[in-house]
Amino acid sequence: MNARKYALDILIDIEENQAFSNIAIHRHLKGKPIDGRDRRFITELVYGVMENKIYLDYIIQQFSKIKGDKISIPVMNILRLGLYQITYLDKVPPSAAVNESVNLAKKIQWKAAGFVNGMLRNYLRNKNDIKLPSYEENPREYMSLAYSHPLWLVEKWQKEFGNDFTRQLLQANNQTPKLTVRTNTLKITKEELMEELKRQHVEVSHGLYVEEALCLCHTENIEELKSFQKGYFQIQDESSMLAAHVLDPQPNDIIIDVCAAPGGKTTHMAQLMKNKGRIIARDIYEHKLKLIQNTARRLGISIIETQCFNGKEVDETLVDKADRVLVDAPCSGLGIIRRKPEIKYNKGPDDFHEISNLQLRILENAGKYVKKGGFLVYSTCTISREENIGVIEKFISRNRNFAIIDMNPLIPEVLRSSEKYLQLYPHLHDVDGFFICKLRKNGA
Ligand SMILES: C[S@@+](CC[C@H](N)C(=O)[O-])C[C@H]1O[C@@H](n2cnc3c(N)ncnc32)[C@H](O)[C@@H]1O
Repeated sequence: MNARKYALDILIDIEENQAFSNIAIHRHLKGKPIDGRDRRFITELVYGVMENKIYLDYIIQQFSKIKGDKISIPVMNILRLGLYQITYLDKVPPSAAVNESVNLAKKIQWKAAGFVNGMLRNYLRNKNDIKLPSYEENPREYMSLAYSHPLWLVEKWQKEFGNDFTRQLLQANNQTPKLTVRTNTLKITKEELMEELKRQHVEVSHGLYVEEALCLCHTENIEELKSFQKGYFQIQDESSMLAAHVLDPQPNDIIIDVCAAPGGKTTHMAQLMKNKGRIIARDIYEHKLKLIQNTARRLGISIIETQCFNGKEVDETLVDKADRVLVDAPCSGLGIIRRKPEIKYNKGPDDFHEISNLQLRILENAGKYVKKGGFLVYSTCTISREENIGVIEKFISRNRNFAIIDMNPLIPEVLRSSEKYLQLYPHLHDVDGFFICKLRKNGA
């Protein structure tokens, strides 16, 4: 099977089953005899189409004799793949993009081959005639089409952040994020890991914000590297690494991580605690607890106890027991669109009310576990106000025994501000969009 057919099957899977792109790519390619070049090409095609889908569909509308909603999902994705190659990939000659798309159509739906050929050739002849609304006159429509983000989302951000900020954010959301890893300082120093990675022909540089962070210029089969298997590092964005630093866990603490899977922050906390103390790592999904256990084993961590527990409930046995509690809440994920472009299509303007209610409920229950004088950190990988400081404000108004504390001493100087929280954005900080706020329970 050729690379484009794999990309097509993955795109159909994402659309028909609302699959996550990274998981769908992994599932379709796992164990297949595909070389590195083809794997890179397949990934580029899938992400490229997902990132630019609204723009590609706009072209299809303009050049197709058949209306978009009358075109089947497989044929629609063949057209998107062809258009993506013609529009964005210099390395693919346009004629090859058309011929390969027609071949795909012949495999999937023989009768559609003529239609695919006609539409793509029509576009090739007239592609300079594509008209977008003017940015000056109609910034929302322009940004929605040019950067392929749904109109409701552009409107939401435009209201919150203004035009220029929104435009830069949308641009950044269509770029490939860096691959960062966290040195497992329980097993190796950062300098030793850098040497080890270089010996494995991996280009490596220091992270931007966190001492133990490294950026790798090598994004494939990272988990097959010996240094990964030996537990010398964990893949993690630097924004997530900051959450554990802000919680500032100490050796011998009792920590509760109420939304812990797959365990990135739990294992980081264990590392900062020098693998001494106790971490109760909970998640609502039993199967996800295995991910935490496997990572802890690989990293040589023994202080994590996993438990399946719904954060919407209160566990009376843990009330006032924890030195520190982390709530890395389920969220809309609007900060990680670079990694999961389907998020921008799967969410809607009405989703925020329900999710922020869930976040508040989990946070309120988690607050009960904190000892007097102990700490509570709330974090999300989103940039929407109502899921972030909005949740904190409601929490404080209902839990007067908590107060936000200054986290500046715990974060690097470049990120310090007069805000009571840390909000990171991909276009400003070159990390995932991420929110962190730290609170202290009064008393003791
Ligand atoms: C943002 S992720 C956590 C990521 C994790 N802290 C890490 O660093 O790897 C949120 C997690 O919350 C879990 N979750 C969702 N609803 C929950 C609930 N009601 N109670 C507990 N966990 C929940 C999800 O299964 C998901 O694993």
